[in-house]
Amino acid sequence: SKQHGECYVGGRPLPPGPPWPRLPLLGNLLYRCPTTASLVDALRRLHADYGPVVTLWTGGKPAIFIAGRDAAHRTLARDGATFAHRPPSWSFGFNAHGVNSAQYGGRWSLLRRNISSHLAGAPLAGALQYSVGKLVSSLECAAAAAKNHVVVPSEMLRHAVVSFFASLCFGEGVEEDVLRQLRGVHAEILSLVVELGAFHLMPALLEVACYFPRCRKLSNVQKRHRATVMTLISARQQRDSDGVGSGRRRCYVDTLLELRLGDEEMVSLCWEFMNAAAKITSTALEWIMARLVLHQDIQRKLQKDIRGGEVDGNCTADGERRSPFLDAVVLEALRRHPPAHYLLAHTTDKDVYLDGYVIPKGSVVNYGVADIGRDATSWTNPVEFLPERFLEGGEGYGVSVTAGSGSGEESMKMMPFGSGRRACPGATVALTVLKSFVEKLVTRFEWTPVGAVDMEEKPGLVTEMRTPLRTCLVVRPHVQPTN
Ligand code: HEM
Repeated sequence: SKQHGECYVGGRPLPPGPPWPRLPLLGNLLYRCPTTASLVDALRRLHADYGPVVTLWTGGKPAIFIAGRDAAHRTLARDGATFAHRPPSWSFGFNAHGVNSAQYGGRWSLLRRNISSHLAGAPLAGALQYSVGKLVSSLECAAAAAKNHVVVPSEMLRHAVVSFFASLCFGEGVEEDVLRQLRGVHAEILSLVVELGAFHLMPALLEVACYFPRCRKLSNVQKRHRATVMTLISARQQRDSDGVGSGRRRCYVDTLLELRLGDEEMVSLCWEFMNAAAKITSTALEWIMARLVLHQDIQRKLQKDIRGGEVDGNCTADGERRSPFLDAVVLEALRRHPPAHYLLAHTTDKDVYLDGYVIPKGSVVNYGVADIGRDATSWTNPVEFLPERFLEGGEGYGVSVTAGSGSGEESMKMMPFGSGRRACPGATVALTVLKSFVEKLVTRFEWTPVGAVDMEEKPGLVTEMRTPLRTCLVVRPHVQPTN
């Protein structure tokens, strides 16, 4: 096999990589992959040439990409503590105090336990019903007003998901105009983020050079973000001191206030909560709906399965209806279209030996989430959309979405939420949200295609649909339209 033979640590070579010239301050990654989109293509070719673990260089640092289920399991799950570190971050102020950017240690552990227990205990049903209900009404209006009922629902889907997470974060009753303001500043901040920098794949010198001309804009929009979020936090604090809040549902901000964090920390954690949750979950939702538009047979089967559950009264202990096919559709969509094609950057606190190679301490380590979910050694016809594989007896039945340290590498067949200690703390809530939204959208409307459905991807920090979904929406005859 080809090998980039010059680099050894402790007598072992680094994982193989291309013999592209490695420039002193730049490395070799940027020169072939100046954008996230080109990185995805370059990595696909490199994995085909060099195998599931490859090395590129970002500045003087190795960036190691793992696209095999076995190597992913041995690092993230079996050697979890070693791989739970994050590279030190510049962050330019907007994400300085997040859980994701926290160094593996006491503060991370405290904040992570806080978000996890908030999400585990949050009563979701009321907020879900409200957001889904509003979404259904706006879709009904849009379809009624549109020629031939043709709508592009992405914006409405996004807004509903944001409004749901806003109520989890800031409490119920965030005004529509505040929500829009918040979405506006979020979008502005995201448009100023240098994506390769966010993946820690940009040499420090270049990252500074990229951010320098954006500095003023960024600091400006951050001030507006801070002002909006602080108003929401103060309102919550005020209600507490007025005693209005007793007995009400706790929101994420309440937990941050109880931890007595500083304003900067709270603003940063709210940014992370909204940002980690809303865009990625609504992107997943759009992929699912696109698949249901594309495969009318699957949509019909799903609708029947959900209605069957209603008729049989097939419920879980907490009264939720159970539709195994709905679970299967959501899992298959996350396997085939994971909204995060890579994890956030990991690093190690020591040299790690893997298959005769070394992953040196301090390297950037990342994982090909989409490659792992589409691996032909794990899945039959991996590019096909076949929810049935997740039903009892299928090859995906029982596969965990965040394979933990106790499970075998078999269960690493997909990792849309990452795996190990840094795995997404929002996975369970995200699955609940996706299922509730899809259930309501499919029982309320018939979703049919308008021309060809373009399933091409637009790679980025979150991989969205290149062309937003267009669909003809008709209210199903057996349900009463809302007013
Ligand atoms: C479909 C929806 C979602 C997907 C696909 C997703 C995926 C991910 C992925 C891939 C990571 C990186 C894991 C790693 O670096 O190893 C992550 C981290 C994280 N996610 Fe999610 N996520 C989703 C929803 C959510 C939600 C709803 C929340 C919170 C409300 C959330 C909060 C976080 C946080 C705080 C981290 C950082 C964890 C840490 O560094 O310890 N995510 N997520």
